[in-house]
Amino acid sequence: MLISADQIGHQFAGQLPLFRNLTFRLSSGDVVALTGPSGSGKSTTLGILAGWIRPSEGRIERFGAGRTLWVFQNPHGVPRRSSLSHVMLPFLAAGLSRDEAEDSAQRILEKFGLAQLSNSLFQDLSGGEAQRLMLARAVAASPSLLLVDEPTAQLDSKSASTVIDVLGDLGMNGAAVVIATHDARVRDACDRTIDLGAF
Ligand SMILES: Nc1ncnc2c1ncn2[C@@H]1O[C@H](COP(=O)(O)OP(=O)(O)OP(=O)(O)O)[C@@H](O)[C@H]1O
Repeated sequence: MLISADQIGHQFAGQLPLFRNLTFRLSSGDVVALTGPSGSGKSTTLGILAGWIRPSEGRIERFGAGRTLWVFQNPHGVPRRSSLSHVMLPFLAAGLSRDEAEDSAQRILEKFGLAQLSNSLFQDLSGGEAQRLMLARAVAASPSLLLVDEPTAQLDSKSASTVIDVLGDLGMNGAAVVIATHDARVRDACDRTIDLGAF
């Protein structure tokens, strides 16, 4: 187990409580949807999991010392760099040789349906491809906790489908993955759901 949250709740100063009595566990390889109406506290919960926000109630415990990565709504890449170089970078940073980094990156690009775009520049990718690349790069960095904020919010339905196709692969390097989303198709692609609307 990676994270255990027991009866957590949060209330910003001067506001009504957002949610209370939220209890869940996260383990390596879990891919979990975090759902709930706008304003129900999804981003706040990601902030709690990232350690940026201390819940005003309850207890959150972390086990192990892995890193946490956050993938934002808008894909941020380097315009004139190739897909391959984006995914190689975390492997190079981890000390792999160029050949090893390239092999590992190619494997992940394949998993994420981007193999044929490995030499394409980031600036030439579609919205869905760019978002998939951000997810692939995050997986390449082997986080123990991967937080994903609304991965389909900026995308048309076709691009969103290509992103949804890869969500199941996000846990492949052992990360626990939490995806804040309004999108029922994203929710259905995850192993389980934490619904803030129920609190
Ligand atoms: N730092 C803060 N101080 C005070 N209030 C805040 C702060 N951050 C968020 N809130 C409020 O807490 C509520 C929950 O916000 P949050 O962003 O967690 O919801 P959300 O479920 O992610 O919403 P959305 O789906 O619209 O992104 C909102 O009413 C928001 O205005």
